[in-house]
Amino acid sequence: MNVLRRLQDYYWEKKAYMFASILFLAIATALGLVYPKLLQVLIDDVILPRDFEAVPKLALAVVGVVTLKACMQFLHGFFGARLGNHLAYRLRNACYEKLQFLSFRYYDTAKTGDLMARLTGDLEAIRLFIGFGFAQILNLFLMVGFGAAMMLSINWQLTLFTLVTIPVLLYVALRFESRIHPAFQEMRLALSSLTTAVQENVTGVRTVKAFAREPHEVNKFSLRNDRYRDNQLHASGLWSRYFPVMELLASACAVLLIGVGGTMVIRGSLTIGELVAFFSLIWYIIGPMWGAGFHINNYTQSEASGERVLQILNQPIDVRDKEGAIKLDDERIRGHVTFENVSFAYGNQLRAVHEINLDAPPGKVIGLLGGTGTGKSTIIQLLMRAYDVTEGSIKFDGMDIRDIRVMDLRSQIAAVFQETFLFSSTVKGNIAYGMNNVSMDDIIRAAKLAKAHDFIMEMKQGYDTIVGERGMGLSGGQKQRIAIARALLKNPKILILDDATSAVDMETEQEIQAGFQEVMKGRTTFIIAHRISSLRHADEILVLDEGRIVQRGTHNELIRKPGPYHDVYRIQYADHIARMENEGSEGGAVL
Ligand SMILES: Nc1ncnc2c1ncn2[C@@H]1O[C@H](COP(=O)(O)OP(=O)(O)OP(=O)(O)O)[C@@H](O)[C@H]1O
Repeated sequence: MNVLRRLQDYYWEKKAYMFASILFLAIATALGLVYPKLLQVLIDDVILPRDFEAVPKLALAVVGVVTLKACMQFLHGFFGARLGNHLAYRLRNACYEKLQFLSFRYYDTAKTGDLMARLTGDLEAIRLFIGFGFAQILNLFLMVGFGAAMMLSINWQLTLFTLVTIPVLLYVALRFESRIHPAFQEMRLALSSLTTAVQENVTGVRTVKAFAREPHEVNKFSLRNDRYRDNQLHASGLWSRYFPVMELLASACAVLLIGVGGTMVIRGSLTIGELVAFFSLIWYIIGPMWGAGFHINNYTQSEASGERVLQILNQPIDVRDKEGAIKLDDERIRGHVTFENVSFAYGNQLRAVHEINLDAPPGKVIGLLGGTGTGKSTIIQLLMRAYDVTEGSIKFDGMDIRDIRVMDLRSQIAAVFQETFLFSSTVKGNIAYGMNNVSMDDIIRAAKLAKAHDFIMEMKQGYDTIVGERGMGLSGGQKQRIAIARALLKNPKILILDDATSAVDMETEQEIQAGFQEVMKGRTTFIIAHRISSLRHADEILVLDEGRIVQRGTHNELIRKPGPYHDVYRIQYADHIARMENEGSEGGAVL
């Protein structure tokens, strides 16, 4: 019960529910013992002596016991459900909250399907076990204990005889558990791989269709479906063998009991009523043995589920506030960013960036250019404290960003990435994502600056149009413009555009950039782009290669020097340069 003890914090405040649920179940179990006693009285004191006057009293007693037992069972269910739901509710919240604060490093390797399974299937297994399974296991002991005590009060020899059968039944139950447990685990894995196939198929439906790979997807799914079906058949095969075997064994016990007990009745050492009472009592022993396999299986499953949920809850957060972290004062911050000899490596890999130095005072626009994988996004991620630098330091208004509260730092930054994420909500809701008290005028102003207003107004329901999951139904450029409007509405001190205008045409890009200049006056902007046209107005352009800054300067300075920037410029502006050269003018200076 180790994991369940470690989960104690999440249900212990409602321990009263747990005790109430166990208590009422125990009372219901104890009341069940009254039936055999009533049967004994009915046979020995009513039917055999033919004293039928006692029948109404006995009938009333039966009705009373049945009603009381039903009430106790209801109360057991009521409190068990409350306890289980309280635990599941708290764990769900705790896990979700934890997932919000886990660092980027965790999400580098996390699997969506697996996380979903932990928050649903595993939590459900824990809920059922804490709510009911735990009380049921205790009840097994109570049933055997109460039953044996009651049997002893009737006849001790026959009781010993009955108890001898317990090891046989227990052996079969445990053997069953040892086989059904891996079968269940296998089934869970098969189900998880099945749901992953569905999830990936829906997410990547465009790629599937573009490559006409529907048959491949159908085949992949049906292979996984076959595996799931086979697992289910195997598990149900085990179940269907288990019950008949247990019933056969239990019946053999009953037959032996009738033989031995019947002989005792004939010899006069046992009354018929006592034998009948005894006979119905043996289910108090056999029943728990039948259920033992099932409950042990339930228990081991909930232990495994608890472990998986605890893995999330105990996951260390590597980027977190240090003790006494600085709280930023919105009024006083300016947004001056400096990188001092910053180097960083993801995990144990080679360094992604080496000795980066840059100074971005408020109002400055820094452009980052370089081939793929040269470390541009990494620089931005480090500034947002998605990861902490390995060497050197990044300063924000002179303070090391590791000394500032993470939330405060990030609330000063607005980033737009190449891959835009839109929530399945209205356009308005997506622009004002997570912000309260935002006026419609502000939303429209941001959308206009991002050159999104016109196409939004062309949609039937304008700003109230619901965009599909991940922004389905909008073009790449439209999604990017909504994301830019979202960033501008945040009114950040630092704006980051990580290839954020790659999907819009050059003309729109220029209009959007003009909008930035208006909004970002006195604030700092970082622009990552592959197109020189996106960067040429930057105050300083840093050219990266293999994680190092290999060139820096303004556009006009860089096009005059031989080097990677010039090379890119020649490729992107080949026509223009040729025209200029024909006209005898100096190519780059004009741009
Ligand atoms: N989360 C990560 N885990 C491990 N390595 C990473 C991770 N992200 C990036 N890298 C590696 O770090 C290096 C720099 O990547 P980065 O994303 O910064 O490049 P980039 O210049 O932004 O490229 P692109 O223009 O293609 O977006 C690459 O070698 C990349 O493989």
